[in-house]
Amino acid sequence: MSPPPAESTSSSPLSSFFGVFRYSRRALGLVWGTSRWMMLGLALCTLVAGVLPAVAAWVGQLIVDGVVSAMETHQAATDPNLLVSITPVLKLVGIEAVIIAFIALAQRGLSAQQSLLRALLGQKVNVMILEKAGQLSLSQFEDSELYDQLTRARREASTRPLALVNKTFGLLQNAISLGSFGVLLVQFSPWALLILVAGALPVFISEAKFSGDAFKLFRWRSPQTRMQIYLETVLAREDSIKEVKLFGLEGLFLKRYRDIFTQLFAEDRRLTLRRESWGFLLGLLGTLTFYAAYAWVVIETIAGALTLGQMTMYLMVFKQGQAALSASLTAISGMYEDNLYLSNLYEYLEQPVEGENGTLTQGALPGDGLRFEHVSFSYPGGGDVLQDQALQDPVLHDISLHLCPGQSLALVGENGSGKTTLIKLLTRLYQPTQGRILLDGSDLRDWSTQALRERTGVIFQDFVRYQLQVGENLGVGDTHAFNDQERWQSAARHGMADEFITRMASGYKTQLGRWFKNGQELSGGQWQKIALSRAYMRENADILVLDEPTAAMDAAAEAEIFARFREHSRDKMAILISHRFSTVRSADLILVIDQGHIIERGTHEELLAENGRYAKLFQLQAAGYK
Ligand SMILES: Nc1ncnc2c1ncn2[C@@H]1O[C@H](COP(=O)(O)OP(=O)(O)OP(=O)(O)O)[C@@H](O)[C@H]1O
Repeated sequence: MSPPPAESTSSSPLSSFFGVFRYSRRALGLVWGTSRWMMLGLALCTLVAGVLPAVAAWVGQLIVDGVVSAMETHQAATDPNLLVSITPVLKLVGIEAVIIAFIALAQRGLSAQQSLLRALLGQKVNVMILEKAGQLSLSQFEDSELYDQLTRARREASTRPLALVNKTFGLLQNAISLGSFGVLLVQFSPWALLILVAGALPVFISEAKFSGDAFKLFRWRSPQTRMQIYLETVLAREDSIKEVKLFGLEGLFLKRYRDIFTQLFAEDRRLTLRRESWGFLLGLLGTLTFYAAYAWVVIETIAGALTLGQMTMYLMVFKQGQAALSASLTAISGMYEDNLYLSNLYEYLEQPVEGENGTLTQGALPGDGLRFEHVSFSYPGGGDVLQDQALQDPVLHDISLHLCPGQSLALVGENGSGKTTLIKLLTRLYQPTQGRILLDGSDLRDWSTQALRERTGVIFQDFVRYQLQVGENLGVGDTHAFNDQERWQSAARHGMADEFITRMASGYKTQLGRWFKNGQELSGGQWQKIALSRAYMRENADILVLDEPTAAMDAAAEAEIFARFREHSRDKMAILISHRFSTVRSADLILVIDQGHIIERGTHEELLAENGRYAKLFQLQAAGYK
């Protein structure tokens, strides 16, 4: 488990306690931005529900005193008329009934608006979280700290802003009630007010402490929670269940899932028990003060200092006042807890994003093609990816190459030699740690991201199998033509997917995958054809990159695919990564990469003549086919 965050220990407990409320204003702003009418409605209902209970208590006093005096006059009268005696009291009873009805109306109004706001706000915060996810760089995504933050934000923070606002309003409502009760109580004695406050304070302090502890626990344990989510995914998703079953992993993974729960539950239980036992003990203090005040009021009444009506009122005011006070204090500590959770949401939302510096849509030397100049690269070593931090060992060393339009380049090398990393640099998913990459004579960093993306069509080996319709699976290749059926068909013809798609029951409208009704699963090779066709959706792309595009295809399909690829990329720059020499051999330039270094370069014939690594690997593979 990682240590507690530094900020919680660096400042005084009091200032960190109040500092944490800085998110309340933002939560209010968020709700205001979601629906100002409902927020105003909440405020109105809160006000009504806050003031009316004290008014009801006051009317209650008038009723009791009215009854007592009506009884006296009724008994003393020589010609008693019941109707005359009871009319004033009945009027008061009627008024109290109306007040109670209004309180009920205000409370219903509160709960209706809260539940509508909860839905709207949950959606809004989730959209904010997902929008931010879209702005993060790939390296930020691969940072486990940030991923933890994202997981925590998604799990909790969508309900927290409303909880915070509800508590703020609840606090306001209780504060209004308390103020009005206070006005009544002070007439009895200012000491009574003091007793009320002193009784509730200890519970509040313990609540605040324990909610802070609960948050720290929530924060430290997010890696374990994430592991649990991951195990749930592996155990209950169709794309992994096949392997889980064949390897008999259910028991192993379930045990790990249970163990994590047992560990987390032990911590939860400890905290809950401590929280509730302290809450009970300190709550007793409050009860004691209440009964002391009760006795005091009774004594004063018996001594004749208070009327019966006043006694009833003070007892009610005491009881409700104490409830309102402890509710206010619990709301404050709850707000503290909500603020802590919201701090996590805003920490995530305020993650700096790598600025878009480039604006170029055309290079300084159009037609110059692609150049790598002494490019080296190391993956970031974890921690905050945008700040100075340790780098891992270099994955690419001093890479230089030049690829002109109309040329094809093949990258060959062992697993882990750095081929895919080179493509990630070329597509600016990462920036070189040394050297530079030029497109048409201008540094990639100076290019506008949009222009760059439009010029590149890339299919990575771990392409995504979207649980969408076939056509949409192609359409994602060019969002401008996402629903363009003609473009789907033309791309599918290039990628050789057209034939099997038209044989499907609903053609291009067939749902793929198993997540949704009538979804149809494809074979590995068919999926690859879909991915390949996706790359062909980018009609304007003049840099085409295929990272092991045909590994799952049969030999005939592969040969056909490359014939078409060569045709399609005749005046473009084509980059190909493949472990199959039959695919690689026709490239204009072949680079052999070993542990991040280019160790050989040339055409197929030149490399064979060199009789180096390439020649050896080629002969090895050729021997396998004999
Ligand atoms: N996101 C990452 N963070 C840190 N290291 C990485 C990351 N991706 C890859 N690596 C490391 O970089 C090295 C090169 O990986 P790369 O994926 O570029 O290899 P490759 O040549 O494409 O391999 P393969 O033929 O297996 O696809 C490997 O040692 C790998 O462990």
